[in-house]
Amino acid sequence: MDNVCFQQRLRDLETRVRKWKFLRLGLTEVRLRPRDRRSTSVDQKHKECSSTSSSPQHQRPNNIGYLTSPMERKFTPLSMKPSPSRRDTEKDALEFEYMEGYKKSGTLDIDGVKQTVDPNEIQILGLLGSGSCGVVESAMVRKKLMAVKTMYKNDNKENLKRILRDVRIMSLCDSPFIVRSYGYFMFNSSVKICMQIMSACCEKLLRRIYHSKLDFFPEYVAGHIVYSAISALDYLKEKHSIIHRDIKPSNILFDDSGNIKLCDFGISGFMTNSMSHSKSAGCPPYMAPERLTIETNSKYDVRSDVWSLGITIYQLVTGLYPFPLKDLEFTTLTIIANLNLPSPSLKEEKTRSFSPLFIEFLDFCLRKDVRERPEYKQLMKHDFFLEYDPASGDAYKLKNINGNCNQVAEWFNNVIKQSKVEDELKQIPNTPCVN
Ligand SMILES: Nc1ncnc2c1ncn2[C@@H]1O[C@H](COP(=O)(O)OP(=O)(O)OP(=O)(O)O)[C@@H](O)[C@H]1O
Repeated sequence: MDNVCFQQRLRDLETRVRKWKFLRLGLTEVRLRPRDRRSTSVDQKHKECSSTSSSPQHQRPNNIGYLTSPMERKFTPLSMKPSPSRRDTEKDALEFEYMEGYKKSGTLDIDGVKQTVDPNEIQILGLLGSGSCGVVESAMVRKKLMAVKTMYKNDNKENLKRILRDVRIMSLCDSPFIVRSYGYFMFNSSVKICMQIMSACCEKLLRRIYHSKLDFFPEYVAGHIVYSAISALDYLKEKHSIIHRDIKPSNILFDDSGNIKLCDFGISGFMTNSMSHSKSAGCPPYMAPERLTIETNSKYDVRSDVWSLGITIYQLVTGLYPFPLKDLEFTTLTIIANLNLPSPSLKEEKTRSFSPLFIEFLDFCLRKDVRERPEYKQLMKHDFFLEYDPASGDAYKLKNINGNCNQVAEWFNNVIKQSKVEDELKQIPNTPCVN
């Protein structure tokens, strides 16, 4: 790439980072003041359920979660901006979809039994986490323990899109590697998705590990994460033409039995001809180089999620986000986007040793040039993946014979036992800040 072209791309990138900041702050302000929301034209099917509303301490202060939260990106050149009437039509369509959603509101499928549930039956037990769009709480509903994600609706079209996508995609999915949805409740100004409860996300585990000075994620746990995440992503692509677009440690969850599942489809997209065309969404520190460059960001494929998974895995096994974050995020994104700078590699890791297969696998995922980065089907043929694939291989069978099949559960429960829950809220140096 010649210097002039690269300089131009840097300037584009800088402009976009500024817009991210601006839009992020705008969105946060709206979200943090749910009572200020303007009323909508949607008829209220259910009254907002006071016993299930989140308390003020569940609202996130607006100076955190900045770098890892999905941010809206709209860079349509002025001449291509849709006319106001077209924008309104799109908003109307979203409002219509929201109203249509009311029809299934309150119908939960709990252990194979469809039942109509009143929102007052949701008994909130405690906070599990919070994201840029709402909070996730543990709750008891008809004697079933579940996670309930509450997202607040406001006048912002992107916010509405995000809520509808999360509801729609969660209802569509039926995979052992994706958190299951039991159903949802729609209100005038919020939505509650009831889902399978998990024990902890990778982000929280990493924080507990770091502050208790335990060893970071072992290679075999990373192998199981890779197997589960790629199986989930391949399922989304093949069965529903969906690209996740927000792979990061907080969206990969563990349960006590060692199952690993993906969650959070708020910024996922539907693909046409295997390409995503949306300009919105993403979490900058985990975004692939091609998504950070102006000429390719509006057209990319699932290999962008392969990069995000690679960065996530690198972070889990080393305890470090692989790019410097102490500086402004603009510098970080510039380093990621510059194809002339090397990708992170476990080859350089001095403190822990990893198998050559694992190092090679991660190097494939972290190829900066998207044309050289493999798709899921190629990764699924790699020996590192096959080692963790129960359908594939001798290596996996051998592990089972040796009684190691529940190694992940054992590791997970040991981490929980040896670390403190309060550490889940403490930061780790040079790691993107989440919720
Ligand atoms: N089904 C679940 N069971 C247990 N905990 C969950 C579940 N779903 C989400 N969580 C927890 O809640 C946190 C917030 O989830 P959510 O999907 O709202 O946001 P996020 O991905 O962390 O952030 P953002 O929405 O900004 O990307 C997760 O990081 C996780 O720790």
